Amino acid sequence: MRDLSPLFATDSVRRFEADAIAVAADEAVLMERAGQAAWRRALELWPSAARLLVVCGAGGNGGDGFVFARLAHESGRQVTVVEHAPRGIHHAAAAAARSRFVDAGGNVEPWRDALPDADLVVDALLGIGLTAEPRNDAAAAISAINAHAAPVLALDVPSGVDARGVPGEAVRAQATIEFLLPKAVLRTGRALECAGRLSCAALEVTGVTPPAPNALLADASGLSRWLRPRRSDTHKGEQGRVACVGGDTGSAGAILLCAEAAARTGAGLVRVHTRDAHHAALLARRPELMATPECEGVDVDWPDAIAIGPGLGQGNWGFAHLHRVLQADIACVLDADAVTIVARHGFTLPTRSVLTPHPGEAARLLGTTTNDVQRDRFGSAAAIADRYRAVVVLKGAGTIVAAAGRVPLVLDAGNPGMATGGMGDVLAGVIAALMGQGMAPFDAACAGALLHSAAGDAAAADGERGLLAADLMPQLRRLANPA
Ligand SMILES: NC(=O)C1=CN([C@@H]2O[C@H](COP(=O)(O)OP(=O)(O)OC[C@H]3O[C@@H](n4cnc5c(N)ncnc54)[C@H](O)[C@@H]3O)[C@@H](O)[C@H]2O)[C@@H](O)CC1
Ligand SMILES: Nc1ncnc2c1ncn2[C@@H]1O[C@H](COP(=O)(O)OP(=O)(O)O)[C@@H](O)[C@H]1O
Ligand SMILES: [K+]
Repeated sequence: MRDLSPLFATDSVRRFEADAIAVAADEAVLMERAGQAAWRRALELWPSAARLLVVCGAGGNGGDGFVFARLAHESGRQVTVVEHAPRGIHHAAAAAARSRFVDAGGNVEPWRDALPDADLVVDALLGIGLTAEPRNDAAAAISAINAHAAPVLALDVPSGVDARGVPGEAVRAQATIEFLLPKAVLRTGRALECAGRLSCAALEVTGVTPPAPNALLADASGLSRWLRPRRSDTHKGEQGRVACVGGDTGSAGAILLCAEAAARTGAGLVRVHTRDAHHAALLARRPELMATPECEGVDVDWPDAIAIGPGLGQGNWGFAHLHRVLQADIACVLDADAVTIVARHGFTLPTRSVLTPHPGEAARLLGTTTNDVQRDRFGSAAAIADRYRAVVVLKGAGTIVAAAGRVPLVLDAGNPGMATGGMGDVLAGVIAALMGQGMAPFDAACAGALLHSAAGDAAAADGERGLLAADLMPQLRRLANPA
């Protein structure tokens, strides 16, 4: 894979499709190619599936399913189409594809609350035409697909995913074959889980200019675009003085993880501002760190970048530290409790700020619910960036990095093993270290989020369950120095 690959919003795919139909091929030809590509994919992934069940809806997606069904039938497989079209098929090319299947001797049964046995289910119920939560009858068909014992191949999108995400019931597929262009919405949040293994068939469209990307997908191979070897004559003063602020009573570990991650990501000097009672434990684990006595407060003239928030708490101690930091014009990463305090008090942020909310914190920043955030992760990240004039890292599966005027980045890295306490604290330290080394906030957020997730993937080689935030440290060091 290229280090950053373009992704598209559903609207852009629609426009591209219209251009392709106008210039290169008619709708029926594209539908035929889509069905063919899906059939090839099924053969690749499930070559021995003999009994195929294709669930077709009333639109273009159902049409792709009918083409698939005809090809499977012609190959000698046992094929059943269950048609879910309460008001009949209203799409001309799909109706033609249905007729060709029936003319070839294919079997179409109407949807009746249950699905027959099969070795593979093909989900051709709803494609990018969905604009709201699937209606009751469609939701029932989706539930039946999910209850089926066979693996599911989804055509274009898992049914139930719309342009923003997953509004309600959605198919959970083992694999999805997209058509024309890869879609951003399938790379994040619940849609990512629903899509399974993704592949994209370009449908041989030539002579049509693709639209500008709406997002860029990054995997670990992208790290070298941001992380270059150090100059041989450098010294520690050039590699960033990073202050890590947090760790109120009972939360010492959070700021230790943050500070250690900053050091492992190459910060020249790391100073910790935490409760005095934590200093001994901190220095016993990492003698390279410095700890400032509480009575001195945060010296905002010292650091090149600050990470504030891990274990900060939301009491007077944390509030006072945050208030002081926000007075200074300094590059800062605001995480955890700092995010919540900012949301509660509506503080204006310094010009070089990175907010790293998880979906719950993002909901606080927007005054909405976690469900609303997850329902539209790209929209939510953009809205936070806009409202707080900051770079935003919206965490969770398919982490998104967004900033006003920038094409958002979405990560193809990270794993469910990272859903454990302390992982976010590490991320805050990583991003602050990169800002300390001179990266602009958006670049530091992109590179830092990618480095963190890639380190999580490397550390999860020994298993996702039981992965600890501290397990990322050696991986951070290795991956921060790409060949
Ligand atoms: N137009 C083209 O050139 C191509 C289209 N293709 C396929 O066509 C699909 C798009 O086709 P359509 O625009 O017809 O849309 P879809 O097939 O995605 O969906 C439209 C159908 O969904 C139903 N629907 C919409 N909202 C609903 C809701 N909330 N609850 C229940 N049912 C709902 C509509 O009544 C309609 O029957 C793509 O995803 C792709 O699979 C491919 O064949 C590639 C080429
Ligand atoms: N299922 C997942 N897939 C990928 N990354 C995940 C997943 N769950 C959590 N993560 C990552 O782990 C980190 C967790 O951060 P956060 O929720 O702030 O944890 P904490 O506050 O405990 O440190 C984030 O970077 C997030 O993107
Ligand atoms: K589908």
